[in-house]
Amino acid sequence: MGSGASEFVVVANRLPVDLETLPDGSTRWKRSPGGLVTALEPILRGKSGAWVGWPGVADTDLGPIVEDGIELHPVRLSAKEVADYYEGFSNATLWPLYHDVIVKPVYDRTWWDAYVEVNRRFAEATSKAAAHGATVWIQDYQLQLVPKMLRMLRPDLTIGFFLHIPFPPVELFMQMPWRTEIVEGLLGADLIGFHLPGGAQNFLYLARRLAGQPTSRGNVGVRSKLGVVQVGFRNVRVGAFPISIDSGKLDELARTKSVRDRAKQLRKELGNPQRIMLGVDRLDYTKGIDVRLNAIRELLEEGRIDPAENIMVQLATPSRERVESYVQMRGDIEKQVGRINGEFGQVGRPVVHYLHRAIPREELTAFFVAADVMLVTPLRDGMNLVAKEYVACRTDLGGALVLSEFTGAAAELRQAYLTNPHDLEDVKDSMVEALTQDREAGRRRMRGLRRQVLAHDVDRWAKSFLSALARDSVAGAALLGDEVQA
Ligand SMILES: O=P(O)(O)OC[C@H]1O[C@H](O[C@H]2O[C@H](CO)[C@@H](O)[C@H](O)[C@H]2O)[C@H](O)[C@@H](O)[C@@H]1O
Ligand SMILES: Cc1cn([C@@H]2O[C@H](COP(=O)(O)OP(=O)(O)O)[C@@H](O)[C@H]2O)c(=O)[nH]c1=O
Repeated sequence: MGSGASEFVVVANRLPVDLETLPDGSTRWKRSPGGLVTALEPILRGKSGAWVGWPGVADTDLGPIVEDGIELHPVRLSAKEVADYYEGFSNATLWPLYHDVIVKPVYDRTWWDAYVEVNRRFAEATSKAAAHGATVWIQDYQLQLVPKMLRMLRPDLTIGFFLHIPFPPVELFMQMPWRTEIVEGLLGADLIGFHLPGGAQNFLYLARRLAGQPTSRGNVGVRSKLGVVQVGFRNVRVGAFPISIDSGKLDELARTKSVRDRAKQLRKELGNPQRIMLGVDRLDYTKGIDVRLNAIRELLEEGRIDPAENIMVQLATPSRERVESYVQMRGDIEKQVGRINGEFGQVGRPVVHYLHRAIPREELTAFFVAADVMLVTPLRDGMNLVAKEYVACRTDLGGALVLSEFTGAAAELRQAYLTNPHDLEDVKDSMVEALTQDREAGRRRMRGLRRQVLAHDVDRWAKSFLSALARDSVAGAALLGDEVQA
């Protein structure tokens, strides 16, 4: 297989933009949903590299194109592959399994076959895009077989892999019928990154147990003390690199007059309530949107919050709309919203304002600036960039963050109102605490949160991963002083 021209290649299921067909039949590119794109787009633009990914629609043949300064290499998926590889194996098998089986994973052999086939196509497309000796950074659970496949095609490449979702506990991962293939697929990389040390440690255990490879035994640190798996003559390193956002840029945007004016206007449009609570999520069952709605309904029923003074805005981007569990969840959430408004709203004054569409960046920033309490209540979430974005936007030190302990972000944002989303009383108490916080105490919390988010931005995330990847694997392991044991 011949090599391409790019010295740095990002490989992800989706391109940073989706191809959209308009009613008149013309097409345009629009930003893809989710935090992976939010995080990686600024990094790649700064490095003038290439991005290999799916353009978001089936059966589309496109050659390489340059969009907004990034060279895009679209990978074609047929409608059947979208159903079997993306909606099926990626989002009805791996996604629920890796998110603590909140819904039951489906194990289907034809989906697995499609996953293998599509991973092979991504490996081939990457091989064509990457220059000799290039660095390739593969992203996420949809592409766990690509590291091994790509190494076989192109042993000259330096290969990194980053998992954006939680890596599950061993007992859950062992359910997976193709567990050994997945672990061996990942071991094709030189460096495997997770958000948290726990994920890295789960992986090390599985590399010993399933792939039979000797590994280091010491604890993995955050951006330090990498673990090592010995695969023949290669050392595969394993580490924790918590992802972040372009916090400086968001801080700047939140300070602009247009955003501040829009925040004031939003408040007015919402009827100038005393307190605005905000939820911002892809419409996903992992995000605990139902949890916060249940909490609000019970607080209203118990008279602990006044519907005339406290309102909630829930912004929900459509997501994976043909996967059965998502269809069902959307119905449940919309029923909950209707029930709360039916029981506690007034004509022209709903308690919950619900938008089911993607909100553009600047408008979203105005919502963050306007919101008194940000509700982030996932049952499980790899990181949750929204929590960090809210903090970056609170340049006035105002606002309060209610944050689930089951997000990756909770490991860093310790001054948030941390809550257990499985304990409804705890969620309700945290919400009331946040709604009624003393102004000075709130400012102290927000100052601490902002210090963390502004110092640990997405640039630092990418640099820490890529500089660990650049270190020679044998020398790197020795430098880190981590012993390799069978
Ligand atoms: O591509 P989709 O199926 O529409 O899904 C969107 C993305 O969702 C997931 O995002 C994760 O990555 C974030 C950044 O690391 C992280 O903060 C969040 O906790 C994760 O859920 C998914 O992992 C991506 O692959 C999708 O593109
Ligand atoms: C609802 C909504 C969100 N965004 C942006 O999307 C990402 C979401 O990232 P996060 O890590 O929190 O979670 P997932 O990756 O989706 O699992 C964040 O950057 C939001 O600002 C958006 O741009 N527009 C929206 O309507």
